[in-house]
Amino acid sequence: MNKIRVVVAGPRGKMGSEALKMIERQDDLELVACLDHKFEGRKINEVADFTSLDAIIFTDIQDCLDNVQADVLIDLTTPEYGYLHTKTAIENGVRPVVGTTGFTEDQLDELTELSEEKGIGVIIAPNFALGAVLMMQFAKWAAKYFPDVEIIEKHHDNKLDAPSGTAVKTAQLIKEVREPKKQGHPEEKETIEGARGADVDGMRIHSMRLPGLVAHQEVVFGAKGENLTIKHDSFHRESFMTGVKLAVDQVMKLDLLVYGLENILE
Ligand SMILES: NC(=O)C1=CN([C@@H]2O[C@H](COP(=O)(O)OP(=O)(O)OC[C@H]3O[C@@H](n4cnc5c(N)ncnc54)[C@H](OP(=O)(O)O)[C@@H]3O)[C@@H](O)[C@H]2O)C=CC1
Ligand SMILES: O=C(O)C1=N[C@H](C(=O)O)C[C@H](O)C1
Repeated sequence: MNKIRVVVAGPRGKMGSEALKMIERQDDLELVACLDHKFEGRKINEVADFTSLDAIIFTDIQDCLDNVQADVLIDLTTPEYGYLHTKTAIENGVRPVVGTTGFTEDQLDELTELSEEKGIGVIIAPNFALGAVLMMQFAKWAAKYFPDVEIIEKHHDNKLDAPSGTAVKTAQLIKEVREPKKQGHPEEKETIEGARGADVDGMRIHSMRLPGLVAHQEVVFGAKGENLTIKHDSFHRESFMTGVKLAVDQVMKLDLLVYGLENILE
């Protein structure tokens, strides 16, 4: 069996460490290198005690891809470096599986064009948890009947981007089926800036950041005399790993960019 050769960017992080544990459990995946911003040339098991994998750490993506034969890059870093890594991987014929959130629409458009031009598969998934993917699909369905909707996302306080990638994706999916609509009183005024949250096409996104939280979202629909709430909670980052493995397998069969795990679920 030919194993899929994987590079993990962000291997010591909360998600990266789970990805390494997932790779360790799979017979068909091989960790061939790690990409970090420190510990150049060290082995990952020398600097992280949660893994026995002994892949070498690189701190420069081009150097890494010049020296290692890789099929897939799993990126779980920061918006700035995630974008750079994804672009460089495509340019080098390595397929990115990207969990990193916070990319702009322009960056997503550029990566989409580049993947098409190079014929390289890319999967960018704002949320790899299957329950979260279903939550987004259920929300899209409900929005057909309930156009008044607010999204409340709650995350740990180390998160860099707000709103979350999941909330942005949920709003995009809802936008596909909902007429643009300004919600609340037509003359409402914020007496404290930001009180009504971020505005996407008239619907609102509220972002909470607190210690103790992992990743949680509620999509609340309102209509006369009733409310519908669709809610998902990730209590542990293991919840994302089924989706990461699925994306690694599927990206090998793609020659374009797919945004959202729902597009590869059967
Ligand atoms: N799609 C999904 O399902 C999910 C996506 N995410 C997203 O994944 C990303 C990572 O999240 P999380 O693991 O919680 O964050 P962490 O901060 O725990 O991990 C990020 C890791 O990346 C490292 N890093 C920083 N800069 C670089 C660089 N230039 N090259 C390589 N590594 C670098 C950090 O190192 P150091 O700590 O030294 O700074 C850290 O170890 C975020 O964008 C988050 O939103 C998170 C959960 C689920
Ligand atoms: O930073 C996180 O933790 C998460 N980020 C992703 C997002 O921005 O939606 C996915 C999940 O919510 C966890």
